[in-house]
Amino acid sequence: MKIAIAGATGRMGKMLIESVLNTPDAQLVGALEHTSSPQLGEDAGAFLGKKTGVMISADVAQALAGAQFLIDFTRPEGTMAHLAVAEKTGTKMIIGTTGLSTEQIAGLKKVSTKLAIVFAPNMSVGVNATFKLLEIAAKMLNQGYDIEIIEAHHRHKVDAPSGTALKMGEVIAEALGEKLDDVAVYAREGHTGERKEGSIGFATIRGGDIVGDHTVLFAGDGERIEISHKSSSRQSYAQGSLRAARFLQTQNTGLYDMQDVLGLRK
Ligand SMILES: NC(=O)C1=CN([C@@H]2O[C@H](COP(=O)(O)OP(=O)(O)OC[C@H]3O[C@@H](n4cnc5c(N)ncnc54)[C@H](OP(=O)(O)O)[C@@H]3O)[C@@H](O)[C@H]2O)C=CC1
Ligand SMILES: O=C(O)C1=N[C@H](C(=O)O)C[C@H](O)C1
Repeated sequence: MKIAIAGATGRMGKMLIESVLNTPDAQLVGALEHTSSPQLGEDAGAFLGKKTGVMISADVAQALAGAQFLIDFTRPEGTMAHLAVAEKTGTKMIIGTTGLSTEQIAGLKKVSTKLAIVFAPNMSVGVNATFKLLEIAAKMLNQGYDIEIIEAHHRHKVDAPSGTALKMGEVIAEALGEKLDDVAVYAREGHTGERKEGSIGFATIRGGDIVGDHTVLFAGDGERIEISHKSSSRQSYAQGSLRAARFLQTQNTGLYDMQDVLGLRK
């Protein structure tokens, strides 16, 4: 698999480069950063003390010219700019970037009629298995349990709630026959009044180097159930992204997520 990485000097970008270099069926062929990155022109493996021969570049068309896949963990505006070029070069995309707007997601859907894309807020197998557990729990605890989603991430994260927390909310709302937009409560402050029955609350923690923790609390009378996932390394996201690339080898068009990649879709 000939792979280019966008956001090559970011937390995920570096983990992805290391994973690609350590994966026998993968080859690093491009490394992208934005035009003001001080690391443009450096070898993409320099942070590992390795020479890959792939230089960090801001020339998207050139970086994608020889790439079958672009793995993109950047920012929504970066992802959309890369998508426009990938559409032209026919480079399939694996997108982990979170915080995309409804319009930006509609843009992905449009391009996916011509290009195969995996887009998922969390590439880890564990989190995607947790989505299934939440679906079962929400159906079983559909009366008398208040649902709260608590997520914690490192101090550098720029979007909230996390894409994973929002997806957890969507999975639970759908299992309950609701739309997340109709039942979500994203903030509480001051005199909020009592908790609204049937709402799904979100709480966000930011601090230190927390890789990513998510807990869904089902709080009833006299008991609580908690379903938690905790990431201790970004490796699971990188390995999931490589599984997504392998999955895309046999897809020409379509918008997929990790449930498709892992065969978890019902
Ligand atoms: N789906 C999943 O499994 C996961 C998703 N994520 C998501 O991935 C994204 C990146 O996370 P993380 O690696 O921690 O973030 P970082 O900030 O460490 O990395 C982002 C990289 O993208 C670059 N970048 C920023 N803006 C642009 C732009 N407009 N165009 C091109 N490149 C740009 C940054 O450069 P610079 O630093 O110079 O600004 C940086 O190198 C986030 O949205 C995060 O939520 C993270 C982990 C797992
Ligand atoms: O920014 C991060 O770090 C992460 N972002 C993703 C999200 O928003 O859900 C996935 C993971 O939790 C790490």
